[in-house]
Amino acid sequence: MATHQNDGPLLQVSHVDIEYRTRERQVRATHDVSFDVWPGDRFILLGPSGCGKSSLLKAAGGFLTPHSGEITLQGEVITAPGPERMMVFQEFDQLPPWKTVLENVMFPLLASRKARRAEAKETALHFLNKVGLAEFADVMPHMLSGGMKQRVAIARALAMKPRILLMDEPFAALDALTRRTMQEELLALWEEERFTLLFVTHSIEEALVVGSRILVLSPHPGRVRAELNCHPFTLNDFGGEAFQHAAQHIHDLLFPASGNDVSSTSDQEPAYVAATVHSS
Ligand SMILES: Nc1ncnc2c1ncn2[C@@H]1O[C@H](COP(=O)(O)OP(=O)(O)OP(=O)(O)O)[C@@H](O)[C@H]1O
Repeated sequence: MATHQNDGPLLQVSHVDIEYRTRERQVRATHDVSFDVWPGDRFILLGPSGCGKSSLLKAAGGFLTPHSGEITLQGEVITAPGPERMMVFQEFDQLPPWKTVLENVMFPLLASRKARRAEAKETALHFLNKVGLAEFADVMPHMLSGGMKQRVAIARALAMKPRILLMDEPFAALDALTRRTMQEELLALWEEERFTLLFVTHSIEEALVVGSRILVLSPHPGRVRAELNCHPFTLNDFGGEAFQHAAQHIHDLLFPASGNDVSSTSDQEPAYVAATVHSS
């Protein structure tokens, strides 16, 4: 998969304010948010509910335009959705129910004219195989479990070989066990395909397991509180001392009122992260 196409950041988010205006009110979702996503990053947007994570992802997807600031992909300002930025959502109903699993995965390839039918089928089967669902190619979506539907959505997105994969809490609606399995599978896929990932979650544990870099956002409106380079933890690290320490550190960044001074990157900073803490 194409990841190392140039030397600079792949996605640049620069001083982005996102606002929603309705007739009655105006909501500022994010304020002055900047970050860079580099090729091959597993970049996490982490923050409490309402801090604007999904809004940032939608703006990166081209589904909404920032009120100020800009988002570029390899230097080009994003103004509309495009096949080089595929999205996977939390909802299980993101697959058209009248198409089989195979047709669902083939659909964007055909609609974008990226491939003709035979090639689209081959690519779709390849990625269905990667997510362990080749046997279910002819099944209708309503016959799948939630986890299987999310696997199809991931196969569909990866089949397009996007320059960046955008995931909005894709595992949040799954039970805890399935969620862990899916996190593990996503990491295994990343090892094979080395795609660039922008992933939204409000789970500290999920951010630590899935991410290579984590952007910690403050509560509404979302501002950048810190950016962390993470030592890759695996699911086996859950409960371990280093994992707990990392989770606590991020918790204290998210909720500074719990008694921690986050404005200094002190000697006690865990060895697994290089934190840039932003005062805001
Ligand atoms: N279409 C909309 N119209 C008006 N306000 C909106 C709209 N979408 C989001 N908002 C507001 O923008 C703010 C940020 O919402 P957003 O969904 O981006 O946050 P989030 O961090 O993804 O939250 P969650 O984790 O709960 O999904 C919230 O205050 C929300 O109410």
